[in-house]
Amino acid sequence: MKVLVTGGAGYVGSACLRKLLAEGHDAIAFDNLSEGYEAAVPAGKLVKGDIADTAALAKVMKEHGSEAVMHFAAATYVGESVTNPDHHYNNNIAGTLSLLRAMREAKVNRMLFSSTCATYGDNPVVPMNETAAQIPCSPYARTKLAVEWMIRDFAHAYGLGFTLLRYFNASGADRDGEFGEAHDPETHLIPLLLQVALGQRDKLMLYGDDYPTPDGTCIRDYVHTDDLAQAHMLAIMATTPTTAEVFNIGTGNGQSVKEVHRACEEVTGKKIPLQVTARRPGDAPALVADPTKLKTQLGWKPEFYDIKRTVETAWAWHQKYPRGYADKVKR
Ligand SMILES: NC(=O)c1ccc[n+]([C@@H]2O[C@H](COP(=O)([O-])OP(=O)(O)OC[C@H]3O[C@@H](n4cnc5c(N)ncnc54)[C@H](O)[C@@H]3O)[C@@H](O)[C@H]2O)c1
Ligand SMILES: O=c1ccn([C@@H]2O[C@H](COP(=O)(O)OP(=O)(O)O[C@H]3O[C@H](CO)[C@@H](O)[C@H](O)[C@H]3O)[C@@H](O)[C@H]2O)c(=O)[nH]1
Repeated sequence: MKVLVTGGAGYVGSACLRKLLAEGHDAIAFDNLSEGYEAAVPAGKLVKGDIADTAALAKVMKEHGSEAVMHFAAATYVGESVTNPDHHYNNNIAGTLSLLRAMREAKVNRMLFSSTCATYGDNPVVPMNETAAQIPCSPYARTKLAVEWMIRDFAHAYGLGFTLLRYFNASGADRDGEFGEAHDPETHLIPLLLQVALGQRDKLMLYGDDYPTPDGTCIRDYVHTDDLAQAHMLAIMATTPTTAEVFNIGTGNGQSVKEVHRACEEVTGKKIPLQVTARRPGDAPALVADPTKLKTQLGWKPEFYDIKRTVETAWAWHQKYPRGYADKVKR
């Protein structure tokens, strides 16, 4: 299949792009490199551009003959969305509107969208399945929920097959330790803990230990990027021009911040100092997937259930490339 991958130079998008190519699909990334890395994309497969540029997107899709879009490009930091909602509403909502217009122009009528468990937000019932109430508690999550509705409305009015994929927390690195998580500035829990283990930071600031969870710290469901990529392959093949679907992608196992910290200490064999500080505005207390639908309907078989195995893959990447893609480019 010919697939355009917006945000295909980013953490999850590049993992899916590489998987598409490995499985013989004709995929290209469309990315403005605001967060992603050229070195994460196989040679010749990156088109540099901004999703706000409807004409450029339509041109690329026509020239490529794209049959489907995987839409990853977005502003993704929960904490940043509280202090800079303008960027999130503009990039995520206006950006997706531009993409949907370009898809109509280029007559591309199949789409996967990277939504998030953060749309369940303050829903206190875990694990959550796809019918759980969506109660987003950050501007980021509200933009993702708004885009879910925008896609549904466009599909209804203009014809579009779509699958909304609500990922839980993407984590880990590929098996060879060649591609992993690298954001600048880094805000994600596992890479930050591993940067402390590497001696690049003094300690981890733990955002709040007074949540209504067993140890007081936030609970998340950390799903490996290989398993996310496998889910995308299954979803893209199942998405026809009339599909209207939604799936959670998560392991079903929740880990508290303290449990992830312990796993990182065990895997690295290093002491990782913590300092408890105030809650980070926008953080939901607990987000854990019920992934039954993805398993039964699409046959998804995740390989990573144990947080330590996932952290081991991330640790291999961080040790090999301590400064992420900056080190990779040098080699
Ligand atoms: N990482 C997670 O845990 C997680 C969980 C749930 C959902 N998601 C969603 O998955 C998607 C990918 O997340 P990620 O962690 O890989 O983030 P990322 O920042 O690594 O990747 C996003 C990519 O989009 C690109 N981009 C951003 N704005 C763009 C624009 N206007 N035009 C073109 N390219 C643009 C960036 O350069 C980057 O390469 C996002 O939509 C995110 O909201 C991620
Ligand atoms: O320095 C830090 C960083 C994080 N955390 C905590 O660790 C947990 C995970 O945080 P993080 O790794 O930043 O992920 P999320 O905020 O959960 O957001 C990620 O996961 C979401 C799904 O939950 C996606 O939608 C987002 O795009 C993605 O950035 C949260 O409880 C944070 O409060 C800390 O205590 N200290």
